Amino acid sequence: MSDLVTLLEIGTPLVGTAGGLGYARAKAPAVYWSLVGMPVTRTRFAFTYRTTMDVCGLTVAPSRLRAFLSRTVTRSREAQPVPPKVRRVRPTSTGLRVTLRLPAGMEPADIAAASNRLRHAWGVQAVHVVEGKPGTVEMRMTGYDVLRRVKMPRRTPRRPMVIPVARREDGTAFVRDYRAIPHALTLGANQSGKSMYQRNLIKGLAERPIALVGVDCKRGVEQAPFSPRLSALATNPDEASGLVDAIVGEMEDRFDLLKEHQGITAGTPDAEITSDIWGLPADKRPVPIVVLIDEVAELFMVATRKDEERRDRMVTQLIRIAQLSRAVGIYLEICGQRFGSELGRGATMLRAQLTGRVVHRVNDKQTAEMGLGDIAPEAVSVATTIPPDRPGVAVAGDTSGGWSRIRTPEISISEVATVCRQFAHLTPDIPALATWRPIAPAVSGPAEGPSLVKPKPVTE
Ligand SMILES: Nc1ncnc2c1ncn2[C@@H]1O[C@H](COP(=O)(O)OP(=O)(O)OP(=O)(O)O)[C@@H](O)[C@H]1O
Repeated sequence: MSDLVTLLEIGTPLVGTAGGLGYARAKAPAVYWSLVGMPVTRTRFAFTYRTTMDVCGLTVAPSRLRAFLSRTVTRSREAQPVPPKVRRVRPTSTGLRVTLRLPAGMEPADIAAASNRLRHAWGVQAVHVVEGKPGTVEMRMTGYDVLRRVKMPRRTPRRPMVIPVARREDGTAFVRDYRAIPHALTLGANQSGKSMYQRNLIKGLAERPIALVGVDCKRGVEQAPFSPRLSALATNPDEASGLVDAIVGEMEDRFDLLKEHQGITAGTPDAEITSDIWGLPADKRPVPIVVLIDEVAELFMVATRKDEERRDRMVTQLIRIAQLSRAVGIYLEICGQRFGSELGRGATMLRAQLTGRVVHRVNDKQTAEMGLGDIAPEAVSVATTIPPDRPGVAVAGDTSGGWSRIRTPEISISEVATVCRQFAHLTPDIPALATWRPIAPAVSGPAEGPSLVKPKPVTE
C-alpha cells in the first residue's frame, strides 16, 4: 500500500518537469496543493492512517466485544488496537480537514500532543487540532505555509458585526466579532504590522453600516486618508479628549433611548424588553460605532499639570466607555506599542476591559505579557518568537484561553482610502458627534477648522 503512495509521489513529478513542479510549489503553493499535494496527501492519509495512529500512540485497546468478534470472525489471536474513527475527510484550498470520533479513554489533548509527529508522517505543513462536539475532534492539516503570502479565504462569515481581518495558520479566517468581544487591544513593536492590521479592519468595517471614529495622535497620518468614511477624527490629545467626552454623551443618549423603549414595551403585552440595542426594532436601533485609537500611549503623555488633569479625565471616560458601552453598540479598538502600568493611572484598568488581544512582534517578553499574560499565558512565548522578517504575523488570544497565529493580507493605504471613498455614503450622522469640535490648540498658530467633523446623512 505504501508502495502505491510512493509511486504517486514519485510518478507525479515525472509527468511534468521536476523543476517546473518545484517552481509551482514555491510560487503558487495553493495551485500546487490543489493539483498535486492534496491528492497525494489524501491517498497517503487513507493508506497509512491506522499504522500512523498506532505508532503515534493514538490507539486504545479493543473492547471485549470487538476482541471476541475478532477472535471468532477473523480467527486472529490478537485483536488490533483501535484508532479514532474517521468520520469525515474534507479537502479545502489550504489542506485537509478530518473529523475524528474519539474512542473511550482518549481526549483531544492526546491528538494535539502528537500533532508534530502526525505532520511529519503525512508530509504536511502543520496539523492543528480543534475540539468539536463532545467526543469528536477536527484535525486541520495545512498543505503549505498559509501565512507566507496571505490571501483571505473565499468564504468568510457575512454577519454585520463580524469582520474578517486576517488568516489563521490553520487556514481559517480570523474575524473580529464585535458582539462577542466588544473591545480589543492590538500591541506590537515598531514595524510589526499594527497599522496593516487596522487597515484590514477599517476596510472591512467601511463596507458595512457602521460608524467609524478615529483617534490618531500622529497628526492623523494613519487615519486621515480614511476620513471620507470617518464620522469624526481627532489628531492630537486635546481633540481626543473632547471626542471621548462626545462619545460618552452619545453613550448616555443611547441608554436613555433603551430606557424609553423599555417603558413603551412594558405596557405592551408580548413585546420583548431588551437591555441592548440589538433587541430594538431595526428602525429604532442606533448605528453601531467603532472607535479606532492608534498609538494609545500618546493619550497618556503629559507635559504639564493641566495635561495631567486632561489625561486622567480622558482615561476615566475611556474606562466608562469600555465598561458600559457594549449594550449600546459602541466598541473600542485600541492599538499601541505597549500598554502597561508605566503609561499612568488607569492604564491597566482600561486594558483589563479590552478582552480581544492581538500581539504582533514585540521587543521584550514583558510586552507580550501585557497583551496575552492574563488571557492566554501559553501564547506569551510564541509572541516573543515572531521573526522580524514576517511583519503582520501576530498571536491572537481569546478569552477561553485559546490562541492562534495569524497574519493579515498586505493592503496599501491607498487601497483602503479608495474603499473609504467608495462607501462614504454609509458615514452616518451621529448627533452627539456632530456637536463635537476639536478644541483650539493651546499654542498660537493656524487654528484647525471644524472640518474634522463630517456628519453625513445615512443613505441606506
Ligand atoms: N501582513 C503583512 N504582510 C506583508 N507585509 C506587511 C504586513 N504587515 C505589515 N507589513 C509591512 O511591514 C511594514 C510595517 O508595517 P506597519 O506600518 O503596519 O507596522 P507598524 O507596527 O504599524 O509600525 P509603526 O509602529 O512603526 O507605525 C510595512 O512596510 C508593511 O508593508
